[in-house]
Amino acid sequence: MNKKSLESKWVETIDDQEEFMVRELLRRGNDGKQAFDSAPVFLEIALVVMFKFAMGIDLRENPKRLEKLLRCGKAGIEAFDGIDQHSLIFEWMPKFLRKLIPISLWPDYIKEQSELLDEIIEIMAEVKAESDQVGDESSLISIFENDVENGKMNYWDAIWTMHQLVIAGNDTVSVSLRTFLINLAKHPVEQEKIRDELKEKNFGQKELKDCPRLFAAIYESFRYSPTVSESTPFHTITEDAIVDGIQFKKGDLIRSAIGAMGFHVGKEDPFKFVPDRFLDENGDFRKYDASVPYHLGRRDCPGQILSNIELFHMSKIILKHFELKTNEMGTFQNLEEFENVYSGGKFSDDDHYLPLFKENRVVFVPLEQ
Ligand code: HEM
Repeated sequence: MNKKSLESKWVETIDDQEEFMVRELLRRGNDGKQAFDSAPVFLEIALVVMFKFAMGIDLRENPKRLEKLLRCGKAGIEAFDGIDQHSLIFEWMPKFLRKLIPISLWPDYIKEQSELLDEIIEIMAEVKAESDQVGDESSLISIFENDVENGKMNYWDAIWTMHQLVIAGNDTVSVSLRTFLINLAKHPVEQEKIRDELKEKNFGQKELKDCPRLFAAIYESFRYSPTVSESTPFHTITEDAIVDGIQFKKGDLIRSAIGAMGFHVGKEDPFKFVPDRFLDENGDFRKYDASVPYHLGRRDCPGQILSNIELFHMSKIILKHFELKTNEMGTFQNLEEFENVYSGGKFSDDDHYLPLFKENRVVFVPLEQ
């Protein structure tokens, strides 16, 4: 299976969620009368899409399994975000030493991650038992199976890859989509401009380049309110270098402040949400070196292509069916409260390189179809 057909399979799997997404957003929002936090809806959809795409199974046919994967996936990302010295020492100690520590003293997150691994192993065994076609490449896992057969990867590589996809690929997407929709609700003129462009092709845009304004607004949302504000701390300088007068030595460990870099993108006021900064004079998407929501280098996000496509298509479905509003229904106390976005009080204003929205709820007002 080539890259292009994998991409179209990914799009197809996302588009299949349209009916569920619309129904669920109407239900949770009391048919557009109530604001609510939409991230849990998107988290479930992202997980269902990933398993359909990677394993060819529909998690909704097994609600218990779906609930377990959501719970363990959430615990995994929380453990990663909140990693402390004890967990790091535990992770990095040699295996023979770790074996001497009674399991009751292991960090709590290990339990959920073992549950998650067991579930993935079980699903893989079921998928393998059902697929008797040698050389079948209809899902990611069948490609992995073939690679294992051909000695390109081993069984545990395949299991851990699935584990990484669950941990790294769902929460990130659902939070990014929620943040994007909040930005659109706060900027109704920008929202309308995107919807107008999507309407021109009856919401049939297949690729990111078919609606650069939507893609630009997604990148502006990453910049203005980043989902991941820092790279992982596992990057090493490969040769001595001086950047802006600062000396870096080969072997130094570094970490990038992705959120802060975003405030050096474009000429417009960095504290304003301006999707146009990501469009060039021809209206095409414009890249910037300092805009790196997925970071860069050899350890950059391996899911970025899938993620951009997912955000694009899920936003398209939402903009087709709903108008996004903030306090229209009087749910928020006042606009000032809603506008008070930065960091939820965690950092002082001077340090607000991680602008987290204090209020995550949005009203999804259904549009006449
Ligand atoms: C909007 C969504 C996403 C954002 C903003 C995001 C961002 C990032 C960032 C900043 C990193 C750290 C890269 C570095 O330190 O160089 C990362 C790592 C990673 N991401 Fe994503 N990501 C997203 C979605 C996804 C998806 C959908 C997948 C899987 C399908 C995924 C899989 C991973 C994995 C496995 C890593 C670890 C890579 C490594 O350490 O070698 N991510 N992501």
